[in-house]
Amino acid sequence: MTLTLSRPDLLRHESFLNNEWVRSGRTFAVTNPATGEVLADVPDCGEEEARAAVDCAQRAYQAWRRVVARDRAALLRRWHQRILDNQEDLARLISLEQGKPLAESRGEVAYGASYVEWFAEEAKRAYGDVIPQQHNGRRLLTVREPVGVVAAITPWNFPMAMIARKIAPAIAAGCAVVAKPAEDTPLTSLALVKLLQEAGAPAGLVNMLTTSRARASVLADVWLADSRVRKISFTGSTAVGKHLARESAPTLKKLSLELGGNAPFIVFDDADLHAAVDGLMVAKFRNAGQTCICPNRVYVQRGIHDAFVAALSERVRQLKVGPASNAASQIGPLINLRALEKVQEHVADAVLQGASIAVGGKVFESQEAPGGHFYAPTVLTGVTAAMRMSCEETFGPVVPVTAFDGEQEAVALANDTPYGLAAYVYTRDIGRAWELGEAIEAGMVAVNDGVLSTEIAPFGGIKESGYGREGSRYGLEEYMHIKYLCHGNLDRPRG
Ligand SMILES: NC(=O)C1=CN([C@@H]2O[C@H](COP(=O)(O)OP(=O)(O)OC[C@H]3O[C@@H](n4cnc5c(N)ncnc54)[C@H](OP(=O)(O)O)[C@@H]3O)[C@@H](O)[C@H]2O)C=CC1
Ligand SMILES: O=C(O)CCCC(=O)O
Repeated sequence: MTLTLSRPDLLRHESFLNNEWVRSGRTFAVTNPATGEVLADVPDCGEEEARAAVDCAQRAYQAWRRVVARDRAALLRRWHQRILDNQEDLARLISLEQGKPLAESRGEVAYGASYVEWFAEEAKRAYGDVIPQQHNGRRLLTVREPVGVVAAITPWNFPMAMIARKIAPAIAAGCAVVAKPAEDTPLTSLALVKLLQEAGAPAGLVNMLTTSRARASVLADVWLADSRVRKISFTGSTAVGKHLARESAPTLKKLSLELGGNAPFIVFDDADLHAAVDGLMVAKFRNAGQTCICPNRVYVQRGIHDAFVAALSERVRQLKVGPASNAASQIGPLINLRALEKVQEHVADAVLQGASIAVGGKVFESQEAPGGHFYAPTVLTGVTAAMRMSCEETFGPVVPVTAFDGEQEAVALANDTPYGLAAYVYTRDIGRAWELGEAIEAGMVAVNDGVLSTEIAPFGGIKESGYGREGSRYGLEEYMHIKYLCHGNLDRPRG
């Protein structure tokens, strides 16, 4: 199967500034991580483009903030329709530049589109309050206003969904956007803004600038220093998130930071073993393990441990690794060589410290895609808290299993991390389910379920996994502030 587009004009080679497609002197190559094939050369933007984007966004914002919610919603609905009309091309672009199997890319397009549809609806529901007065002659009320120009910086693991769930609420709220996709996956973002342009977005409302990794901070530093940029919405590593928080302090920007995770997946011996294995397979192997909510530490109660590992290993052995061009592939390549090396280092460190390999444990050599960065789906047992994979995000198709005895031990293990994004618990004991749901330090806890993500629920973390929420009714609030209006002297005689 060749991944060709029915609309070749969705594969862009330019950045998008003020509704125009712009080239720059410097470019960088975007490659297919399964094959190394160059897909496009795109501009390596820098300070000049970054500043121009804020100028355009600020102008657009001054007009857009006055557009009524019904009309902001209408633009999002038209964008949503264009995304659906071009969903197969978008899925192919995701698979080409990111590497995930086509079925997963189709799922990501549907998932990303669901945020656009959701915020088209929420745009009309940014209610204020009337506060009951304590003195006659005064009326106190609140209105919600857009924060202003938003800088959106997104990672490579979900090239469509991450852009959609930042840009859609910003537009819904009345903000304008300057955005930077990851070096590895700018093409889907460019296709998305092409569709937004076709949907009738005014000039400057959304500006999408591509950069290489080497120049990411050159661009971002301009946005950080510019007081007209009132908010940064970032998804990516905790290290970069902390940098953005530090550097935006002088202009006190509002921040949404969706950062790294180290999700525990806890299975008690009263759990439905097969449901737990199903849940783990879905949660762990999505995007080859390159998801911030992928279980990174699997704790299994001793009574069920061996049966669980046996059932899990059987399923993991059957996973088909390969490029997205093969419709049977379930596990694609890792995004780049750095990512592959990190997984290799984590597994080597665990084995050196005494972990055992039940399945996999090595690089996968694909006959179909010899240049790809594939890693064999892996199960490790005997993993301890001292190993690197227990402390850092592995971001690969590796399941590290640790046995535990009691409930308190499970909670202590789960919370033994500076991160706090997602957690999963499998048990049939309803009291225990409530107890753990409350005791685990995470922004999201799934009980007897491996799927957390949906546009209708708040996605986000606590501790060093960041702050702010995406999706749901809370997701719109991130792009607005509350203004309090006080009207006094209403009872004085007029005239
Ligand atoms: N929460 C999540 O969903 C994600 C977590 N991660 C975690 O982070 C690890 C490293 O991945 P990596 O891709 O390096 O993540 P980064 O945090 O480096 O990248 C995320 C985004 O930030 C940009 N960026 C990088 N440096 C800066 C900077 N100084 N100022 C502003 N923006 C910047 C990147 O651009 P560019 O691509 O051009 O460098 C990209 O657009 C992963 O292994 C994983 O553990 C990674 C991705 C997503
Ligand atoms: O931060 C990530 O890894 C992407 C979010 C995935 C999701 O929305 O489920």
